Amino acid sequence: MRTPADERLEVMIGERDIQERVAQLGRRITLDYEGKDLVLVAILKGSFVFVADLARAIDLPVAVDFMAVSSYGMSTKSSGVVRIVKDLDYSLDQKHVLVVEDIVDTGLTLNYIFGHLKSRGAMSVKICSLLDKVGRRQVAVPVHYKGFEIPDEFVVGYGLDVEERYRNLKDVCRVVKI
Ligand SMILES: O=P(O)(O)OC[C@H]1O[C@H](OP(=O)(O)OP(=O)(O)O)[C@H](O)[C@@H]1O
Ligand SMILES: Nc1nc2[nH]cnc2c(=O)[nH]1
Repeated sequence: MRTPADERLEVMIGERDIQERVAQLGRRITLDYEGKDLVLVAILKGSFVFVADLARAIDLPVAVDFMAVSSYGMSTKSSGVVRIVKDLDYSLDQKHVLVVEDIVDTGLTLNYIFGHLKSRGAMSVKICSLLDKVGRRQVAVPVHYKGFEIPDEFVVGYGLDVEERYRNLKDVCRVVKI
């Protein structure tokens, strides 16, 4: 992909590895949720690419719903207080929920979402994240289905952005300033 003159992209996880892992996750989730009413709850915006591929790798008639959250201001970002900017369209009553994220970093976002969704009548709530920066965790969250553990480096692509750019990359990449 064309980049600004002062930066280049370095592939951390290539498209083929991502697709292979997503297919494996899809097979596991298909086995685990057979006969259950499953809804994938994707957290916008970063998870839009992952959930599109994951949903098609699951051989069950899943529902897909979306939620968007934002931290309450920069100064309180580390407090883990999260505001729901876009709520789900459908009730979770009698549903099994799989939260789909692109990345878990400090864990603050998912910690809030996990607790919140558990209080909304779902039969079960589990988490699936493509990437996990384990070394950055501030609060423990159970990542039941995980694509890749990655080191503490800023990455873009496959849904992840820097200032809204690069979400459409097929690979997960580092941005290197030249
Ligand atoms: O574990 P945490 O430290 O809470 O970080 C993880 C969150 O950060 C990213 O979202 P971001 O705020 O970049 O929004 P976006 O998905 O809209 O790009 C990612 O999609 C997670 O939601
Ligand atoms: N785009 C992007 N968002 C993040 N949020 C937490 N870690 C990351 C990262 O490495 N890249």
